[in-house]
Amino acid sequence: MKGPFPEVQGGGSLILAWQVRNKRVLVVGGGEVAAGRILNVLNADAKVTVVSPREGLNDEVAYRVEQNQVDYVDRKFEPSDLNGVDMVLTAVDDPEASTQIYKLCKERRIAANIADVPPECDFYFGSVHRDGPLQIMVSTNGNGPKLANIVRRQIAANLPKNIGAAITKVGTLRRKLRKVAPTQEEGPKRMQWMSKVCESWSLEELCDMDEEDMERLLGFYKPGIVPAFEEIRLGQNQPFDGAFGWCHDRQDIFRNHKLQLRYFTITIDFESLALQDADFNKIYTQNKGKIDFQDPTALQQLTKSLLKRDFDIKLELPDDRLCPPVPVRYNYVRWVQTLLDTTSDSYTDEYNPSRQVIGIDIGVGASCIYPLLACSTRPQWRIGGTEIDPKSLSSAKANIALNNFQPRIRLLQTTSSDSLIPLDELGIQHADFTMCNPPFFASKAEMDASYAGEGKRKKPSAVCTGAEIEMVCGGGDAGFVCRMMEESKGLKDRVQWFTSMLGKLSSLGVVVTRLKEAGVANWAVATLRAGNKTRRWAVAWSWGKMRPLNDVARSHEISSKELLPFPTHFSIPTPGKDTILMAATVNQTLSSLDLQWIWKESKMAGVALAEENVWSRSARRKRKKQELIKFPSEDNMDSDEEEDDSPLGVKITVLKDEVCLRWLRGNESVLFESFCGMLKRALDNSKVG
Ligand SMILES: C[C@@]1(CC(=O)O)c2cc3[nH]c(cc4nc(cc5[nH]c(cc(n2)[C@H]1CCC(=O)O)[C@@](C)(CC(=O)O)[C@@H]5CCC(=O)O)C(CC(=O)O)=C4CCC(=O)O)c(CCC(=O)O)c3CC(=O)O
Ligand SMILES: NC(=O)C1=CN([C@@H]2O[C@H](COP(=O)(O)OP(=O)(O)OC[C@H]3O[C@@H](n4cnc5c(N)ncnc54)[C@H](O)[C@@H]3O)[C@@H](O)[C@H]2O)C=CC1
Repeated sequence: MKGPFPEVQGGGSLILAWQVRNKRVLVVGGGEVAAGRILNVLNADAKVTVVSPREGLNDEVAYRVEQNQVDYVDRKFEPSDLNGVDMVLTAVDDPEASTQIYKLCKERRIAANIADVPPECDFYFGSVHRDGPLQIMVSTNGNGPKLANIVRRQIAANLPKNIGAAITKVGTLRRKLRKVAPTQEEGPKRMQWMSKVCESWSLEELCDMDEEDMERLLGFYKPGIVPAFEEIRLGQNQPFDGAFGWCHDRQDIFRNHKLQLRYFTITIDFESLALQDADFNKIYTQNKGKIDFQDPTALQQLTKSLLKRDFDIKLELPDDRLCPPVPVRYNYVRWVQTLLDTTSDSYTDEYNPSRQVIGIDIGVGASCIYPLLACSTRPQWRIGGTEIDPKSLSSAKANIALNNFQPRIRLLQTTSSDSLIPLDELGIQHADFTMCNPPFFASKAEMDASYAGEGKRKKPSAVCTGAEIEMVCGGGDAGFVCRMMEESKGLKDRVQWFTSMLGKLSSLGVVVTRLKEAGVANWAVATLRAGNKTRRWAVAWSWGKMRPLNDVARSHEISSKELLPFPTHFSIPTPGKDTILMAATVNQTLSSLDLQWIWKESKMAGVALAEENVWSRSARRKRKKQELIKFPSEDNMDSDEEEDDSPLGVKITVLKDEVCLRWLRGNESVLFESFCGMLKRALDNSKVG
């Protein structure tokens, strides 16, 4: 039998980290070598006795004696020196004495290192690099001590500078975790979570972690989540306080939504998955290190293993129901998450872990994959789901129970004639989003043709196990989403974002056209990668005023301008102009207008909230006139300001050579454009002084 076990190599030595704290170590000799030994064992908190005639002590050893760091006996070695000793290190220039000491140690079974006689050593020293709690030892097993020294220095030179500090922080976190989860039974979960933290956070992030970060991070242990460092650090609950997630450079502004997008960038490494997951390994090795995407069992195992490893989700599926491809599903969930993160009342454009979010999944399917992914990655999220197929519904319920999500995911059996978004039946007053994986095909014939590869150059790369009820609906995915859109008109104030996945780019065209016809001014489109070749699309629309980050609303991969919503980002180049002057101009310009303006000098950024166009010439004239006619009564002012209905909200960030405008809220692109134009003129005209 040839198992996957390591070969025995032999001829080495056992490298250990010997705990000699408070043990008694006898060092015989007081020369240069002894000095090194003494430092080694003192660094390990041992109690040290040195025996050597005083005239033989070198400066370092004499210093340790003088400082009382060691107990000292001023004479040559005597056998009684071995009483009560746990370890002996000799470094004398007297081979006879060395051998005598060695023999006595053997008799008394005391571990000994005889510096000048390797065959008489129970253990060798090695060349050691030390950085805080980190120790790296190099041994050449007596062959080349100087080379050990050279190798050690080379290793040390290549280590990250902050590795020792990072390890110290991880040590603190681990001890805290043991308090949060002290029991033996929790061992596997504890270890898995800890490993995930170390793998997903960079060394810099680990070093940066302070006590408060640790406490927040530990808050994610229970649901078994490891959020990105930024989410822990920046995602604090920031009510509207003028903070707005300030950022210092352009990169920061656009970086946020890329957090944790593992599957966007990284293709699945089957090799390492096989090493981490025994069940997957079985299938993987059976098929000689390949995945047979035409084999439903293999596909199902891949899905289960990925969910287990990356999300700690357990899944059971009937053989005759759709097996969800994890990456594209997660990408969709992730997109919805960034959509919400960048359209929250706090204007931070960041994930806020304490924000309570309620979502609805229309047609959860047998796997219940979206609610499971959403809840496992966002501890404060709750989902209501619908399903018309009883078999899928009961399987979905089983998966919810399997993952202990009963309190956070509630399902409702619906029929094809019910409304698609039954808020009342689900007991939901207001939902932050809906999501949906609609049946992709208009008819069984279309589905069969597609899976036979008709009209495409290649057959689909993976087998489809979906049942007809999951895959087909009149009008296909576009028809289904248009139905949702019609329903959404009656739910304008009760749902912030309506979203759906789409199987074909052409469907996206149909849906966006319908949205525009219906007067939707706030929508978003995304391309979802579903493996190397396959792509899916996602669409979202809102009747509300919060506008998502530009890159979240406008996929780079969609070239047709017709499909893209109006940009929420506008950049005014100010090449070579003084940044301080630009900031002052921005602040002056906005302060002079009749709008709410919050400026943070230290961040070189501000937020403007306007009730209407107050910057055009006609607007200024109108205002002058009103001021002449009457002063608004106090009552009047109140009712005006109470209304949280600003037609325009813009965040302005002054950077080097550029001023960035981020459209935060409002549904009139003309207004945003006009605002941008006004500021651009002000900046172009600004002069020193
Ligand atoms: C077997 C071992 C037993 C033990 O001491 O535990 C041993 C034995 C001997 N070393 C000798 C000589 C030298 N030792 C060094 C340096 C170190 N020696 C160390 C360990 C070991 N030395 C153990 C094996 C470790 C391994 O193989 O990896 C280091 C790694 C750790 C430490 O001592 O703390 C430390 C580097 C510390 C650092 O870099 O941090 C240098 C270089 C220098 O001083 O700059 C020289 C001169 C050049 C040369 O000979 O290579 C001689 C005399 C030979 C003679 O008389 O000719 C003997 C006896 C013999 O070989 O017979
Ligand atoms: N393992 C290693 O890494 C190396 C080992 N060596 C070997 O280690 C030995 C010591 O080397 P160094 O420290 O450079 O020599 P050294 O000459 O500087 O020191 C010898 C020390 O031993 C003491 N001493 C001698 N006889 C003693 C006895 N019977 N009882 C107590 N103390 C006694 C002396 O007072 C002196 O302090 C040498 O034999 C040398 O060959 C040398 C270099 C490296």
